[in-house]
Amino acid sequence: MLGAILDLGLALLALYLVRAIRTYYSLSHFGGHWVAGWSRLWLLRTQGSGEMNRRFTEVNRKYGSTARIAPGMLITSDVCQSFSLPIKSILSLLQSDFAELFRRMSAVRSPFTRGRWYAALKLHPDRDNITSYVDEHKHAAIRTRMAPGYAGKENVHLEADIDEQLLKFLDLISSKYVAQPERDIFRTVDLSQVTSYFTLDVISKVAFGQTFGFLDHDQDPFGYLANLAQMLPAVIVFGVYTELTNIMKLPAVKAALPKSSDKRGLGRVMGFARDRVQERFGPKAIRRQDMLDAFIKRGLTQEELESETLTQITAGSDSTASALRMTLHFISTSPPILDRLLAEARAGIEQGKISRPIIQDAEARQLPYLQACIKEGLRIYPPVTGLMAKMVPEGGAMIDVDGVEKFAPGRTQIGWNSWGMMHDPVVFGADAEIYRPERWLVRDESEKESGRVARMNETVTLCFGYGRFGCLGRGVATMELNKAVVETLLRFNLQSCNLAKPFDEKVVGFYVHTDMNFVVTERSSGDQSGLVRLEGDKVDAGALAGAYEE
Ligand code: HEM
Repeated sequence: MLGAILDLGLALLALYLVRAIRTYYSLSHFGGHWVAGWSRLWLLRTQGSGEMNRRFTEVNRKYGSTARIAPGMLITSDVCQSFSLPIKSILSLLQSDFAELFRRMSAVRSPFTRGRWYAALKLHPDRDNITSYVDEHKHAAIRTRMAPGYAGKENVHLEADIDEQLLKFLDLISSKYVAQPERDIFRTVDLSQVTSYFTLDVISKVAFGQTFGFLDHDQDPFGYLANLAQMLPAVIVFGVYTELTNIMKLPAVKAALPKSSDKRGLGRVMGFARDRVQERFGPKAIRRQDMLDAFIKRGLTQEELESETLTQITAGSDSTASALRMTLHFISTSPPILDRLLAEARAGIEQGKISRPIIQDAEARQLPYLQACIKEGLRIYPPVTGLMAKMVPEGGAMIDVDGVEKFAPGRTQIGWNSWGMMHDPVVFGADAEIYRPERWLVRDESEKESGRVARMNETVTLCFGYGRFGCLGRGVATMELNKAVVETLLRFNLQSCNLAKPFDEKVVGFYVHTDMNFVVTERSSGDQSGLVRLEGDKVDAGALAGAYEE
């Protein structure tokens, strides 16, 4: 008996070793840390390090623009190098095999599909959502039905809803956080918190027609953010060992998961979503021309709506909040940049080109320096750093790694290194590590110069993903940024409390920022900043494209 068990054990071990060796050699021609070829522990350590963005970037710089990070898994920071070569660039449009890898994998007719990695984005044991479907057909079907809801046309209250929440945000700062040292009133505001409150209230208003009330209470009324922080270890582990998401189906685990009947945390938000969805059905159904209404018109069931609106909240709040807080941080800690932005905005107000009390989205898109500041914020801190891994089709694919063609076998997952991509000196210049909005302004009318800026524009929009997987909320996010950045800085002076360590940070696919404390004072009308007039307001603003084209 013991002998039989031993034989079985040895056979299984041999099988495991043969598989491990085969998997190792299938990708051994790609560079990478040697441990990553044998075990996912290297990836777990990297994802759990709190600085996955920087570590992945080191890997791509050391081992090549596409390198190995786990058995059967690569990561790419390959940018549109082909863009600088006109002939190759034309070919890339005609034949997707020439396009840089991230675009090639996400393109509409690409044979690449979503990888198993996406299953980690499931928020419910039995129910998938638009971000977690690995099945291409199911994903395409739900995306087709949801895209119109995100488009400007069907969302008639969108801009007014954002304006309303922005006014509340500004009011909260002015009523509660303005310091008045001359009256011995010393206060600080934690930007990491209030920016999250703003985007959470925007998204709930836009999604359901009702806010959660973060700004009203100046706190996390459901304990949602605190609950998300508790879930971070699970987010890290599931992101590596995706198959573990199946344990959510076990009765004991299922019972411990957030439920819509919970009084606090993610469950409470689920309950809020369920209640708002329920209000749209039945004899006394509430009617409002908004996202929820557009989804209902496209036939989403009550169950689908509950799950998709919850996804909207997780996908749309933290990403935009981090873009907002980081852009505010970089501008307010760089006086020449702040001055130039204020000069542009004040000139616009004087000339009647900027509505008061809140700038309109269309007006903001015409301000070249504001657009440059926003794009530079998205570039220097791309809000999504998760792998978003796509899968090589059966039969495999040739991958260009810095000019050398390498074969990736079918079912290899290829993750995305957004940080490495957005910090690429070939595309963004030798000072790519520095926040410098001026890089986005066209210096002269030469073809070379327009090519330089076009290449940067093409690359920064990838922060929102691309093609059939691209972000549906891009229009909402850019509208929030277009308004909130300039309106906050026009009203308030922000001074970081600790320039040596302005905030704490953990990067886990998104950013967990804490202790981002600023002293806020009212910007008086006699304030000297912004007196430098901006030359050349005829520059093409090159605003970030919204999602309205979808
Ligand atoms: C600066 C803010 C934002 C950034 C950088 C961003 C980025 C992204 C990225 C990288 C993806 C995934 C791409 C892929 O899978 O390859 C995505 C998907 C998505 N985003 Fe955003 N996002 C932002 C804001 C928003 C907002 C405000 C909403 C909701 C109003 C939203 C809704 C979605 C949805 C629904 C998807 C899934 C699309 C699909 O699976 O087809 N996002 N976003």
